[in-house]
Amino acid sequence: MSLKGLFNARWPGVALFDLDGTLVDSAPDLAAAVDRMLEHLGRAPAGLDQVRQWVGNGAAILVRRALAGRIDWQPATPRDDALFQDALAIFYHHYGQLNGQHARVFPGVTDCLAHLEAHGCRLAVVTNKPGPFVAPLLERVGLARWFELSVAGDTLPVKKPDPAPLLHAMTQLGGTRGTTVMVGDSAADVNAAQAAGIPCVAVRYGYNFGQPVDALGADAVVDSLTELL
Ligand SMILES: O=C(O)COP(=O)(O)O
Ligand SMILES: [Mg+2]
Repeated sequence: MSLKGLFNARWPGVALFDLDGTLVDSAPDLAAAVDRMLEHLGRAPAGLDQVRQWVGNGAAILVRRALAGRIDWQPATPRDDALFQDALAIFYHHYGQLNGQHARVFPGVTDCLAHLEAHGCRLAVVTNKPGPFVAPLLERVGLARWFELSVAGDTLPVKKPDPAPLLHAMTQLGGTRGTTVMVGDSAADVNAAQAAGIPCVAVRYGYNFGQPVDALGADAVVDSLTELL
């Protein structure tokens, strides 16, 4: 489907935005928090390039990946699980302090949000980031004013790629499958949108890892959200 096909007469509608890697470059703060956690546990830091590839499935999986030093972590033994619980608490502590410090809104985001709002589109964030970090980040980077609703990684019992968070946000904002679009950066976003039965735009500049963004199956792929205008 072309971008024109997505953004046609069905608007104004509802637009659902992924947060990390789509609206905000939050990886520097996430990486700093991961590295402080690893340091606390007496381990070598992972660094920004590595951590950027581990973001997208929520904080718990980020910590699992950091402990394993790889993206495809294996199910834990009980001993690993005790370490994981400690590590997660340490990560939460540090990320609570660092969240938003070096995070930046990606180019084109604000223009896109302003344009959609001006056309009567209702906007929500649908993220796998844990709830306590979402509002502070949106406030700190100046994006809070655009969004009527945030659905976080722990708002519902399931997170993306489950379609439920998208459908929840869509329903809350009075959208339908024919008038709602998801905008994200990773397989979790595209797969959730497909399972929800709503079209998805993917951005190339985010944190997707593994297959190329163009191969995820999104309805449109863009280099900047200004391409949606
Ligand atoms: O917390 C994460 O892993 C990513 O969050 P996102 O869904 O906003 O990309
Ligand atoms: Mg993302």
